Amino acid sequence: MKSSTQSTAPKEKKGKKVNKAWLHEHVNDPYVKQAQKDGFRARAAYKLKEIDEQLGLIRPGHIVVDLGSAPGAWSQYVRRRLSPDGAAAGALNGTIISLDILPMEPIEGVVFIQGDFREDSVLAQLQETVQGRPVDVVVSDMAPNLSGIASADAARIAHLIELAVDFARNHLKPEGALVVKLFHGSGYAELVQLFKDTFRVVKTVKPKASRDKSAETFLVGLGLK
Ligand SMILES: C[S@@+](CC[C@H](N)C(=O)[O-])C[C@H]1O[C@@H](n2cnc3c(N)ncnc32)[C@H](O)[C@@H]1O
Repeated sequence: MKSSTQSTAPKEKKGKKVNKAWLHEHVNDPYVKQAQKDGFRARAAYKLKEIDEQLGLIRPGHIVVDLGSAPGAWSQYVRRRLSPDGAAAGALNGTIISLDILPMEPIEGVVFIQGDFREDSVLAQLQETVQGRPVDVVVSDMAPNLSGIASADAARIAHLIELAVDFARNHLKPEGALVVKLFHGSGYAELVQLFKDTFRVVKTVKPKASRDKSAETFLVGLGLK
Protein backbone atom coordinates (compact mmCIF):
# COMPACT_ATOMS: atom_id res chain seq x y z
CA MET A 1 0.00 0.00 0.00
CA LYS A 2 1.22 3.47 -0.82
CA SER A 3 2.22 5.37 2.28
CA SER A 4 0.27 8.49 1.30
CA THR A 5 -3.33 8.69 2.44
CA GLN A 6 -5.59 8.22 -0.52
CA SER A 7 -8.64 10.06 -1.75
CA THR A 8 -10.28 10.41 -5.12
CA ALA A 9 -8.49 12.90 -7.32
CA PRO A 10 -10.55 14.62 -10.04
CA LYS A 11 -10.10 13.29 -13.57
CA GLU A 12 -7.59 14.95 -15.89
CA LYS A 13 -10.26 16.29 -18.25
CA LYS A 14 -10.76 19.52 -16.28
CA GLY A 15 -7.10 20.34 -16.69
CA LYS A 16 -4.03 20.64 -14.53
CA LYS A 17 -5.34 23.70 -12.63
CA VAL A 18 -8.11 21.66 -11.04
CA ASN A 19 -5.69 18.92 -10.07
CA LYS A 20 -3.34 21.47 -8.51
CA ALA A 21 -6.22 22.94 -6.51
CA TRP A 22 -7.31 19.45 -5.49
CA LEU A 23 -3.78 18.56 -4.42
CA HIS A 24 -3.49 21.76 -2.37
CA GLU A 25 -6.81 21.05 -0.65
CA HIS A 26 -5.87 17.40 -0.13
CA VAL A 27 -2.53 18.05 1.58
CA ASN A 28 -4.09 20.71 3.82
CA ASP A 29 -7.13 18.63 4.69
CA PRO A 30 -7.26 17.96 8.46
CA TYR A 31 -8.76 14.50 7.87
CA VAL A 32 -5.90 13.57 5.52
CA LYS A 33 -3.41 14.65 8.20
CA GLN A 34 -5.32 12.77 10.90
CA ALA A 35 -5.50 9.63 8.72
CA GLN A 36 -1.73 9.71 8.29
CA LYS A 37 -1.30 10.03 12.06
CA ASP A 38 -3.79 7.26 12.83
CA GLY A 39 -2.43 4.91 10.15
CA PHE A 40 -5.58 4.85 8.01
CA ARG A 41 -5.16 4.33 4.29
CA ALA A 42 -7.72 6.99 3.41
CA ARG A 43 -9.58 9.86 5.09
CA ALA A 44 -12.78 7.93 4.31
CA ALA A 45 -12.23 6.08 7.60
CA TYR A 46 -13.62 9.09 9.49
CA LYS A 47 -16.89 8.99 7.54
CA LEU A 48 -17.66 5.46 8.74
CA LYS A 49 -16.32 6.30 12.21
CA GLU A 50 -18.75 9.19 12.55
CA ILE A 51 -21.71 7.14 11.25
CA ASP A 52 -20.80 4.31 13.62
CA GLU A 53 -20.37 6.62 16.61
CA GLN A 54 -23.70 8.29 15.89
CA LEU A 55 -25.67 5.09 15.47
CA GLY A 56 -23.65 2.46 17.39
CA LEU A 57 -23.55 -0.04 14.53
CA ILE A 58 -20.34 -2.07 14.88
CA ARG A 59 -19.50 -4.05 18.00
CA PRO A 60 -17.00 -6.78 18.94
CA GLY A 61 -18.24 -10.22 17.87
CA HIS A 62 -19.94 -8.86 14.75
CA ILE A 63 -19.77 -10.20 11.21
CA VAL A 64 -19.24 -7.21 8.91
CA VAL A 65 -19.20 -7.14 5.09
CA ASP A 66 -17.40 -4.18 3.46
CA LEU A 67 -18.37 -3.64 -0.20
CA GLY A 68 -16.11 -1.44 -2.32
CA SER A 69 -13.40 -1.72 0.32
CA ALA A 70 -10.19 -0.62 -1.45
CA PRO A 71 -7.82 0.90 -0.47
CA GLY A 72 -9.06 -0.38 2.89
CA ALA A 73 -9.68 2.46 5.33
CA TRP A 74 -13.20 1.32 6.27
CA SER A 75 -11.94 -2.24 6.74
CA GLN A 76 -9.12 -0.91 8.92
CA TYR A 77 -11.67 1.01 11.02
CA VAL A 78 -13.90 -2.07 11.39
CA ARG A 79 -10.83 -4.17 12.24
CA ARG A 80 -10.05 -1.81 15.12
CA ARG A 81 -13.67 -1.83 16.33
CA LEU A 82 -13.54 -5.62 16.50
CA SER A 83 -10.37 -5.62 18.61
CA PRO A 84 -11.02 -5.64 22.35
CA ASP A 85 -8.44 -2.84 22.79
CA GLY A 86 -9.16 -1.01 19.51
CA ALA A 87 -5.70 -1.89 18.20
CA ALA A 88 -4.98 -2.20 14.48
CA ALA A 89 -3.59 -5.71 14.87
CA GLY A 90 -4.98 -6.76 18.25
CA ALA A 91 -6.94 -9.96 18.81
CA LEU A 92 -9.87 -10.06 16.40
CA ASN A 93 -13.28 -10.70 17.92
CA GLY A 94 -15.52 -11.02 14.87
CA THR A 95 -15.32 -11.42 11.10
CA ILE A 96 -14.66 -8.92 8.35
CA ILE A 97 -15.21 -9.83 4.70
CA SER A 98 -14.17 -7.13 2.25
CA LEU A 99 -14.72 -6.99 -1.50
CA ASP A 100 -13.53 -4.73 -4.30
CA ILE A 101 -12.93 -4.82 -8.06
CA LEU A 102 -9.46 -3.45 -7.31
CA PRO A 103 -6.75 -5.23 -5.36
CA MET A 104 -6.39 -4.33 -1.69
CA GLU A 105 -3.27 -4.62 0.44
CA PRO A 106 -3.92 -7.27 3.11
CA ILE A 107 -5.20 -6.26 6.54
CA GLU A 108 -4.46 -8.79 9.25
CA GLY A 109 -7.56 -10.91 9.91
CA VAL A 110 -9.63 -9.43 7.06
CA VAL A 111 -10.84 -11.81 4.34
CA PHE A 112 -10.62 -10.07 0.96
CA ILE A 113 -12.40 -11.02 -2.25
CA GLN A 114 -11.34 -9.28 -5.45
CA GLY A 115 -14.14 -9.02 -7.99
CA ASP A 116 -17.03 -7.06 -9.43
CA PHE A 117 -20.00 -7.15 -7.06
CA ARG A 118 -22.35 -7.02 -10.08
CA GLU A 119 -21.15 -10.44 -11.28
CA ASP A 120 -23.01 -13.55 -10.15
CA SER A 121 -19.77 -15.50 -9.70
CA VAL A 122 -18.41 -12.83 -7.33
CA LEU A 123 -21.65 -12.73 -5.34
CA ALA A 124 -21.47 -16.53 -5.12
CA GLN A 125 -17.91 -16.28 -3.79
CA LEU A 126 -19.04 -13.77 -1.17
CA GLN A 127 -21.96 -16.00 -0.18
CA GLU A 128 -19.62 -18.96 0.11
CA THR A 129 -17.36 -16.96 2.41
CA VAL A 130 -20.31 -15.86 4.57
CA GLN A 131 -21.22 -19.57 4.94
CA GLY A 132 -24.85 -18.88 5.81
CA ARG A 133 -23.88 -16.96 8.97
CA PRO A 134 -26.21 -14.03 9.68
CA VAL A 135 -24.37 -10.77 9.01
CA ASP A 136 -24.59 -7.92 11.55
CA VAL A 137 -23.55 -4.98 9.37
CA VAL A 138 -23.06 -4.45 5.63
CA VAL A 139 -21.27 -1.25 4.62
CA SER A 140 -20.94 -0.11 1.02
CA ASP A 141 -18.77 2.77 -0.11
CA MET A 142 -18.93 1.45 -3.70
CA ALA A 143 -18.82 4.18 -6.30
CA PRO A 144 -18.67 3.44 -10.02
CA ASN A 145 -16.36 5.28 -12.39
CA LEU A 146 -18.46 8.22 -13.49
CA SER A 147 -18.98 8.94 -17.20
CA GLY A 148 -20.24 12.51 -16.72
CA ILE A 149 -23.56 11.57 -18.33
CA ALA A 150 -25.89 12.21 -15.39
CA SER A 151 -28.61 9.68 -16.24
CA ALA A 152 -26.15 6.87 -16.99
CA ASP A 153 -24.17 7.60 -13.81
CA ALA A 154 -27.33 7.70 -11.67
CA ALA A 155 -28.39 4.33 -13.10
CA ARG A 156 -24.97 2.78 -12.30
CA ILE A 157 -25.01 4.11 -8.75
CA ALA A 158 -28.59 2.93 -8.25
CA HIS A 159 -27.76 -0.53 -9.59
CA LEU A 160 -24.91 -1.00 -7.09
CA ILE A 161 -27.13 0.15 -4.22
CA GLU A 162 -29.98 -2.13 -5.28
CA LEU A 163 -27.55 -5.07 -5.30
CA ALA A 164 -26.30 -4.12 -1.83
CA VAL A 165 -29.91 -3.95 -0.57
CA ASP A 166 -30.61 -7.41 -2.10
CA PHE A 167 -27.53 -8.80 -0.39
CA ALA A 168 -28.58 -7.23 2.92
CA ARG A 169 -32.12 -8.58 2.60
CA ASN A 170 -30.76 -12.11 2.12
CA HIS A 171 -27.92 -12.08 4.65
CA LEU A 172 -28.50 -9.54 7.41
CA LYS A 173 -29.71 -10.50 10.86
CA PRO A 174 -33.25 -9.20 11.45
CA GLU A 175 -31.79 -6.39 13.58
CA GLY A 176 -28.80 -5.83 11.27
CA ALA A 177 -27.76 -2.62 9.52
CA LEU A 178 -26.85 -1.54 5.99
CA VAL A 179 -24.85 1.61 5.25
CA VAL A 180 -24.53 2.79 1.63
CA LYS A 181 -23.04 5.82 -0.03
CA LEU A 182 -25.25 7.60 -2.51
CA PHE A 183 -25.36 10.92 -4.28
CA HIS A 184 -28.01 13.62 -4.29
CA GLY A 185 -29.52 13.95 -7.72
CA SER A 186 -31.63 11.79 -9.92
CA GLY A 187 -32.57 8.47 -8.41
CA TYR A 188 -32.09 9.67 -4.81
CA ALA A 189 -35.77 9.67 -3.84
CA GLU A 190 -36.31 6.19 -5.30
CA LEU A 191 -33.35 4.79 -3.36
CA VAL A 192 -34.59 6.32 -0.11
CA GLN A 193 -37.97 4.71 -0.85
CA LEU A 194 -36.26 1.35 -1.47
CA PHE A 195 -34.62 1.67 1.97
CA LYS A 196 -37.97 2.59 3.57
CA ASP A 197 -39.55 -0.48 1.97
CA THR A 198 -36.73 -2.72 3.26
CA PHE A 199 -35.84 -1.38 6.72
CA ARG A 200 -37.79 -0.46 9.82
CA VAL A 201 -35.71 2.68 10.42
CA VAL A 202 -33.93 4.76 7.75
CA LYS A 203 -31.47 7.55 8.47
CA THR A 204 -29.47 9.82 6.21
CA VAL A 205 -26.08 10.96 7.48
CA LYS A 206 -23.69 13.52 5.99
CA PRO A 207 -20.52 13.04 8.05
CA LYS A 208 -18.27 16.03 8.69
CA ALA A 209 -15.46 14.23 6.84
CA SER A 210 -17.64 14.21 3.70
CA ARG A 211 -16.70 17.40 1.88
CA ASP A 212 -19.51 20.01 1.85
CA LYS A 213 -19.31 20.44 -1.91
CA SER A 214 -19.57 16.70 -2.50
CA ALA A 215 -23.07 15.47 -3.35
CA GLU A 216 -22.36 12.26 -1.47
CA THR A 217 -24.37 11.28 1.55
CA PHE A 218 -24.94 8.02 3.41
CA LEU A 219 -28.15 6.08 3.88
CA VAL A 220 -28.45 3.77 6.85
CA GLY A 221 -31.11 1.09 7.12
CA LEU A 222 -31.69 -0.43 10.57
CA GLY A 223 -33.66 -3.64 11.13
CA LEU A 224 -35.15 -5.60 8.25
CA LYS A 225 -38.91 -5.29 7.73
C1 LIG B 1 -14.55 5.44 -2.52
S1 LIG B 1 -13.77 3.92 -2.83
C2 LIG B 1 -13.92 3.07 -1.33
C3 LIG B 1 -13.02 3.55 -0.24
C4 LIG B 1 -13.02 2.60 0.96
N1 LIG B 1 -14.29 2.64 1.67
C5 LIG B 1 -11.94 2.94 1.96
O1 LIG B 1 -12.28 3.36 3.05
O2 LIG B 1 -10.76 2.75 1.65
C6 LIG B 1 -14.95 3.10 -3.83
C7 LIG B 1 -14.55 1.70 -4.21
O3 LIG B 1 -15.65 1.04 -4.84
C8 LIG B 1 -15.11 0.08 -5.72
N2 LIG B 1 -16.13 -0.40 -6.65
C9 LIG B 1 -16.80 0.32 -7.57
N3 LIG B 1 -17.63 -0.47 -8.28
C10 LIG B 1 -17.49 -1.72 -7.76
C11 LIG B 1 -18.07 -2.98 -8.08
N4 LIG B 1 -18.96 -3.10 -9.07
N5 LIG B 1 -17.69 -4.07 -7.37
C12 LIG B 1 -16.76 -3.95 -6.38
N6 LIG B 1 -16.17 -2.78 -6.05
C13 LIG B 1 -16.53 -1.68 -6.72
C14 LIG B 1 -13.98 0.84 -6.39
O4 LIG B 1 -13.05 -0.04 -6.99
C15 LIG B 1 -13.40 1.64 -5.23
O5 LIG B 1 -12.29 1.00 -4.67
